[in-house]
Amino acid sequence: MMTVLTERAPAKVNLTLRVIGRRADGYHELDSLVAFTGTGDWLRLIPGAGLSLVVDGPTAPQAGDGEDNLVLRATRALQARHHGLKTGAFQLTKLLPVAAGIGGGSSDAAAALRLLARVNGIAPDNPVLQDAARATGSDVPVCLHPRARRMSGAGERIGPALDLPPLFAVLINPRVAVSTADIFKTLALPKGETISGVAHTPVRAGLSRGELASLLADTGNDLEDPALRHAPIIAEVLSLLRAAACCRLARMSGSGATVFGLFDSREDASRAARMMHHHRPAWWIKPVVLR
Ligand SMILES: C[C@@](CO)(OP(=O)(O)O)[C@H](O)COP(=O)(O)OP(=O)(O)OC[C@H]1O[C@@H](n2ccc(N)nc2=O)[C@H](O)[C@@H]1O
Ligand SMILES: Nc1ncnc2c1ncn2[C@@H]1O[C@H](COP(=O)(O)OP(=O)(O)O)[C@@H](O)[C@H]1O
Repeated sequence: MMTVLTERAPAKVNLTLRVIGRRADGYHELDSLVAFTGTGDWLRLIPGAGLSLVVDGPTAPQAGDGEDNLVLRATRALQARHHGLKTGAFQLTKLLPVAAGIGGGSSDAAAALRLLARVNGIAPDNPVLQDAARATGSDVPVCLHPRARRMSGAGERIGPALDLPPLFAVLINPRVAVSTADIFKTLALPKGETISGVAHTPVRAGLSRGELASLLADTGNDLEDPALRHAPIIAEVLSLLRAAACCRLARMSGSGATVFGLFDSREDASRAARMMHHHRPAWWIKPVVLR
């Protein structure tokens, strides 16, 4: 009988994102509170001889199915670190918008590492997985065990799972791709520079809903301004969300262009999503719970 293993690759949201500085190697030092949604891509693996990838789903053309796909890059990174890695045939169903600030590709890569770990009997906390994740991309380590956490360094330092109170949100992507590299470049920070006075996000486990709300109100996304210059439509998404009934906060995730709005209840979020969909039927709009 054929075995098919499945993993969901959930969208990531940067609830906050401070840029602390730029390292000598050109990567930026970040401090970010990251959470995950119940919406995402699906990755299946049929263990067997060889390694292959097919990609289907509405955003498959933008993701591509070649060696550059992060599923195969993560597999190659693990192969280089685990002798005789058993692989097989991957099937990716791509539902998330691509180049969207919600780490779809990174989450696909992390899902591939989880599937390969299951097939090869690699324990989920084996450091080889974090190592392969780091080698694949800055956002892959935090996606490996997708729970709300603080992320720092260039993305390689991951804090413990935070058990945040669930946040009711709407994610909106205006279907404009934004290149992460371009947004970091626009910051024009010299290599080796530390930005003075950037306070670290006061994140800890067991935050109450009120403490979390004031933390989020006080700490924004430092990539929002440069992203707005590349994709002015982000301003329209932010202002439409801010004008929606019961929206408590609207902010961009990652390097954009996806924006999230926070609401008090699942019902308020669903109502806002329906309203936004009515006004902008071409946009990608999802009511989600962030954890
Ligand atoms: C900005 C963030 C925030 O979570 O999310 P997204 O917008 O991608 O979702 C991530 O740091 C993105 O991570 P990821 O998309 O994996 O980035 P990588 O492939 O490693 O790098 C893409 C480009 O961004 C730059 N980059 C990335 C991360 C970082 N801390 N500093 C950087 O300067 C790199 O120089 C590279 O040119
Ligand atoms: N599985 C994948 N899904 C999405 N993009 C991928 C994938 N593999 C490689 N890529 C490439 O990675 C880039 C970043 O994609 P993505 O992870 O969607 O960005 P973001 O983190 O900004 O949401 C894209 O431009 C795309 O060409």
